[in-house]
Amino acid sequence: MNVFERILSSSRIFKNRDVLRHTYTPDELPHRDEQINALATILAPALRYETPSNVLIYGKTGTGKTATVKFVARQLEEMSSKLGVRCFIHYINCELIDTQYRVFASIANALGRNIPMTGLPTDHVYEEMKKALDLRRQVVIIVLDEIDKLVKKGDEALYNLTRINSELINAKVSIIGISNDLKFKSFLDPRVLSSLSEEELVFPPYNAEQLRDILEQRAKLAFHDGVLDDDVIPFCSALAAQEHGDARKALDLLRVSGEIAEREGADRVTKEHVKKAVKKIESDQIAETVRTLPTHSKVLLFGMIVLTESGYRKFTTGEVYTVYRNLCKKIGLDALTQRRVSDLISELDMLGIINSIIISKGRYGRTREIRLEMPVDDLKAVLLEDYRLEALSSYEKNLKSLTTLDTFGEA
Ligand SMILES: Nc1ncnc2c1ncn2[C@@H]1O[C@H](COP(=O)(O)OP(=O)(O)OP(=O)(O)O)[C@@H](O)[C@H]1O
Repeated sequence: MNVFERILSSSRIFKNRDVLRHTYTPDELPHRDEQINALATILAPALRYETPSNVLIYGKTGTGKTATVKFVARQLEEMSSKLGVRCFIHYINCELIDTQYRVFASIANALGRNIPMTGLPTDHVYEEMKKALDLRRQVVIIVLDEIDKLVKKGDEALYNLTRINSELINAKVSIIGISNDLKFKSFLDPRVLSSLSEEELVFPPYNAEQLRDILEQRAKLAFHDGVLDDDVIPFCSALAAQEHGDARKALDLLRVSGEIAEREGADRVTKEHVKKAVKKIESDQIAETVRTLPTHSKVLLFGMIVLTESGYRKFTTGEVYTVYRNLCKKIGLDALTQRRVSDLISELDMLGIINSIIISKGRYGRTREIRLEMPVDDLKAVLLEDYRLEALSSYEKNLKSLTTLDTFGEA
């Protein structure tokens, strides 16, 4: 038997894991009927070659905004082809396509042009997009997901898109903006805002029962029959409901629980697997935060690893500072002052990467007691991904010498 065939056929847990991924759009969206109907009513004029109103959609993460828009878009395209009406929906994720140039190029390319993603004058790309749009009688709906990311660089793109209908003869354009950040409205020119928000839809968070229905529906497709213990779905739903009713979080929990069960060679997914999944997801999130820290904070954390591996379960700012200074020397970095380092330690605490408490030492003043919140090996692996810290990996064996602290008395 082919080795991959064996691996692929060996999952006793998953029937189809992809169903639990974010990219999957389910055939039904429980508890979103109201939003689906509202959006469909707004977009329906497209089927008569009329311009649908622009819509802004808000709601916290994982409340089904993207899934609902994609669901309605699919149905609209189905209906338009049945009716022989040209209706085209173009989806743009503004986290990736975050400039006016790239938005225009993406629209033009979706309509058959071949515009490079950089290099031309923006005016030219705008003209190309306009020509591509106006080539035929059609309604084009542009979905700008995470629209706040686009606005960060100015509202010119939105200004131009919301005015484009006055320059078109054949085509009609309307815009759906999606965001989980309400603040972005304040960055918009009032004319752009009023044009974009002709309609507004709000997506409320899901409660535990609603999340349960969502998970049940997906679990049927994702898992083999009977492999989930009865309390697994209610537990995942309750946990995700506590955290602002996020369906993505609930689905992630379910998927990671299944993956852990599979890795352990278990036949069933249990509540214990969900508890492990909670820990794994948390530690993955912290790892992601660590990756984006400034170099000095990373060196500081490496210093804390050195101390932990040398047998310290907790340490003071002074102790961390000494090791940090030694490490900076090793990698050719100018060390920051102890005061600045103290600020960085507070930041790491706020991010949940370390835990620090201020304790009073009586007449010796106060000091901080610091400990790492993340498993040392995981943290070290993430830190050593940074090429600037690479040199430290070869010092690993020699770590103890770095903790020969001249300021150890300072507590
Ligand atoms: N009512 C629902 N029924 C089934 N699945 C759902 C439902 N709502 C959300 N989901 C699923 O939850 C995940 C997150 O949903 P979605 O991406 O639509 O959230 P969002 O509100 O757009 O979040 P974000 O603002 O973070 O992009 C997706 O996998 C989606 O399929």
